[in-house]
Amino acid sequence: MSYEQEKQVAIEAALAAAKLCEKVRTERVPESIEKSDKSPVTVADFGSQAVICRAIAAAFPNDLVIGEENAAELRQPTMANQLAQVTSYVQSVVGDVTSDDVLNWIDRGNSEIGERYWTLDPIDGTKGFLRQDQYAVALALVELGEVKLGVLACPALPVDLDRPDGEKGVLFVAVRGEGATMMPLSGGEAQPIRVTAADDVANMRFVESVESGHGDHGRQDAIAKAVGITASSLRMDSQAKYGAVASGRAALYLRLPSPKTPDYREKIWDHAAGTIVVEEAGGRVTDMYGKPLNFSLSAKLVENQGVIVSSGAIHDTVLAALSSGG
Ligand SMILES: Nc1ncnc2c1ncn2[C@@H]1O[C@H](COP(=O)(O)O)[C@@H](O)[C@H]1OP(=O)(O)O
Ligand SMILES: [Mg+2]
Ligand SMILES: [Mg+2]
Ligand SMILES: [Mg+2]
Repeated sequence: MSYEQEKQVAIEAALAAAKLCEKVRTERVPESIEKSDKSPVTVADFGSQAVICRAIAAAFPNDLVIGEENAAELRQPTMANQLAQVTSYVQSVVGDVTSDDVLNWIDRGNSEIGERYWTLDPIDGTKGFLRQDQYAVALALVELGEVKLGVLACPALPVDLDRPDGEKGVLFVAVRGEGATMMPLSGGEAQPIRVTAADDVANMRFVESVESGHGDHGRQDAIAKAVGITASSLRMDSQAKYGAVASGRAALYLRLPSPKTPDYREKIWDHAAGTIVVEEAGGRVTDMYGKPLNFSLSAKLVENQGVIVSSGAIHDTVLAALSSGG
């Protein structure tokens, strides 16, 4: 199965959502709303989820969607201002809709896992988005636990990482068995991408989160050194890190459990799209014990701890360094 229709719907939805996010970011200093788990959310996160759930509902009315956000808080009378803002941003990309439509689309993203489901992070890296840094709109289709399609829109990512002041905005797309591509968000031809070659010394660097609470920077540094990476890490928010590995700009992405939250379990929407983009570019993704990420259980990757993403060639060496206590 080629997933042609799914791919077109996912790309168009992600592009519209990315446009909404950039509009929010250029028009205002986005207000950070605190969720019950103390993590931030903004009107752009809600707007992005509404736009993407709307598109999936229109094309695949029976499909399940598991998105990060829900509209419970936005339905509170105290949130009327924010709801009006979300509605107006959604209108700016999809035309005339009501606040009720918006709330219902957001809540379409609260399904349970089934045999076939979409998983959506409307803004992955909200902290990066708030800092005017990296973030991604991440959407993936999973069937029987296998990611079949992934789309990552990274509006703030330089098209050429060596020219950070050059054009920004990259779209990564992967379909199982068909490879991975990237193209500028502004349009143009989709170019096939490939992970870095084993002898590519210039790109022998690793990526990790900006947030110290989302990983273990000290141990990540030590592991990178143990496998021969001498360059210091490139710190980047969001699944843009998967894009960096998939496009050969880094050989490794390390995400080891933070000592502050050792029991944290990663969420499916934080990894599904990135995983297929890297795998289809020739790389490998496992947890820190070498187990594949199990997307068939729940919104949390309950059977996995830590995430290791690599160009493939160095993957076993990284796992060995981890198991020997590095
Ligand atoms: N303790 C944690 N360990 C790993 N990831 C976390 C932790 N807490 C939150 N996250 C998630 O990390 C993602 C961002 O990763 P990065 O720092 O690499 O950009 C967010 O989706 C965030 O979830 P949430 O969306 O709930 O804030
Ligand atoms: Mg996320
Ligand atoms: Mg998010
Ligand atoms: Mg979040």
